[in-house]
Amino acid sequence: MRNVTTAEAGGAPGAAEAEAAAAAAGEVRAGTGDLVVVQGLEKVFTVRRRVPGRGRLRRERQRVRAVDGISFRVARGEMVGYIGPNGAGKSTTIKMLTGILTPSGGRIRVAGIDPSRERTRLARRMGVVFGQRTTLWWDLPLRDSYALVRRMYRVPQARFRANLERCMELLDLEPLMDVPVRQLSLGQRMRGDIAAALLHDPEVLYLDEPTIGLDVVSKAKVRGFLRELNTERGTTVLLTTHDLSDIEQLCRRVVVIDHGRLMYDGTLSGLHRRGRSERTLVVDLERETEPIGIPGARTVRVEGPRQWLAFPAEASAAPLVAQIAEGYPLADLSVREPEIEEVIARMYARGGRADG
Ligand SMILES: Nc1ncnc2c1ncn2[C@@H]1O[C@H](COP(=O)(O)OP(=O)(O)OP(=O)(O)O)[C@@H](O)[C@H]1O
Repeated sequence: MRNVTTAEAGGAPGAAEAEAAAAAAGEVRAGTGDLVVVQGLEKVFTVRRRVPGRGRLRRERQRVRAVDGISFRVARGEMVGYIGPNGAGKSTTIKMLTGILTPSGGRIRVAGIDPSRERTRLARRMGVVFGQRTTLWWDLPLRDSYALVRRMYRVPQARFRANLERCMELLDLEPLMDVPVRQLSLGQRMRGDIAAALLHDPEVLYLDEPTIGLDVVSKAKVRGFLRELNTERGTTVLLTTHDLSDIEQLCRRVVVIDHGRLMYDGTLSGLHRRGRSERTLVVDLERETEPIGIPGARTVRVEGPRQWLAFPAEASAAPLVAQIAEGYPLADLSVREPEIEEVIARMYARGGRADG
């Protein structure tokens, strides 16, 4: 089913994009090399399913190829988005990178360490945050959770204090330090979890859906913090997300997988070009008008004073917004990213050609 050419497979523009993305992160890559190396990675789960047969249900063993021969490298200091539809194999990859799961095949090295063989040694050099569940202690206030983390990782007191203060300030945790984790909102807990993953100064941080379910303010805070962490401290970040605006705001490079296989490795705009995907401007006008007509976008829906305009996803929204503001009674406006599923479906529809 590997019918979509990827930059990794050497498609002309894709390869150029991957190179451009690498060049963008260039200074670190050139000097210090790759921190994460994944080669031909595989994970096969055996599951027992009930299937109908001879008038009754019987159990049958089935093999699920969750990760099916994936290769990529992440340079020190890079921030890479690892995306794909539901069930694509993202979480399974992250679990293998952290050593929680052992690969069925292929090879992983993180800072030269094989994660499944030397999980404890690697733990000191990496941090991980799973958006769907917390690594904090449910009944403890954040302050006590962090004290436990310090002891577990044997973080020197001065370093611990400096890191905690920085996280408290940038993630706005000060007012939450004495609140038990169970009483925190999802956004507060996520910020608390991110801080916990960073108290021991990891070189690489894995984030599995760090903005899932967060409100706009929490999302902005988390994104701002990750950007700062990456640019100021040079921490390498690999994040999975369903939200393409996370990628747009944080990552120069995106790796796309589907059905356990790598489909694309390059820039986000290259991905959009490849799939000819579109973003949508949702425009609220002060009153109903005729459909908005501006070059570079087409009106796809009108409902009273609200109109939807589609435009090429790799184009900038700014000139379109300026034109609308000038010619129409604009009240409010937002930009909607395409769904990951939609972008990938379009790549399939285009038959895997690398001339996007
Ligand atoms: N422990 C397990 N046992 C059996 N099958 C599993 C297990 N974990 C994952 N799978 C299967 O492996 C495939 C990949 O799952 P995975 O959770 O890695 O996908 P994902 O890309 O993270 O999806 P989502 O975005 O929905 O979290 C799915 O078909 C899933 O059902």
